[in-house]
Amino acid sequence: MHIKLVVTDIDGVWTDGGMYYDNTGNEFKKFNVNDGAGVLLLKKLNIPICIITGEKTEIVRRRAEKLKIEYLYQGVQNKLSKALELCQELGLTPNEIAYVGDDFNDVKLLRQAGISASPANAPAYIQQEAQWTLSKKGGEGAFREFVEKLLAHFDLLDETVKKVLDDFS
Ligand SMILES: O=C(O)[C@@]1(O)C[C@@H](O)[C@@H](O)[C@@H]([C@H](O)COP(=O)(O)O)O1
Ligand SMILES: [Mg+2]
Repeated sequence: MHIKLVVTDIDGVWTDGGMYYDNTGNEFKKFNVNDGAGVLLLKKLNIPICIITGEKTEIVRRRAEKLKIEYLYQGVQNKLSKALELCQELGLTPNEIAYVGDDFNDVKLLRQAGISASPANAPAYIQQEAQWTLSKKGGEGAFREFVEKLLAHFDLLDETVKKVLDDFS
């Protein structure tokens, strides 16, 4: 397949968009273990993953570290510029990246990526900007669905799942 890098948004894709605040300055997000398996499928194919989020939290740093996500950019205002910078560093064209995002700050990148998707909970006017609309909402395993759909699109899903199953056998 021509996709060499998978780039993803966080809030509203890996989460349901919820940002839990307590009275003492703590903030919480809830992730879905299903998305971790999406990362596993891409690792099996040696396709690196890049997180680009407008937020900046220790929460996402820890999640990315746990899943050994190759590239993490937080507090990003212009996601397209950041993705293009990384493309240049890696010698890729935007057509070689797949992107999933859910809101206004994702639109420029959704338009430029070779393959793009938004989750089921994204507003209709954002979904219109992406090639695929996922059946899952953010926080419900939307990233894993995106990865599976991507691999299925290039007829790589069955063999990749089989390899991962073998690893666990
Ligand atoms: O409601 C928010 O907190 C907000 O809207 C504020 C924006 O300035 C921006 O930080 C946005 C954030 O980009 C969402 O995070 P992402 O979806 O992972 O990029 O969150
Ligand atoms: Mg988002």
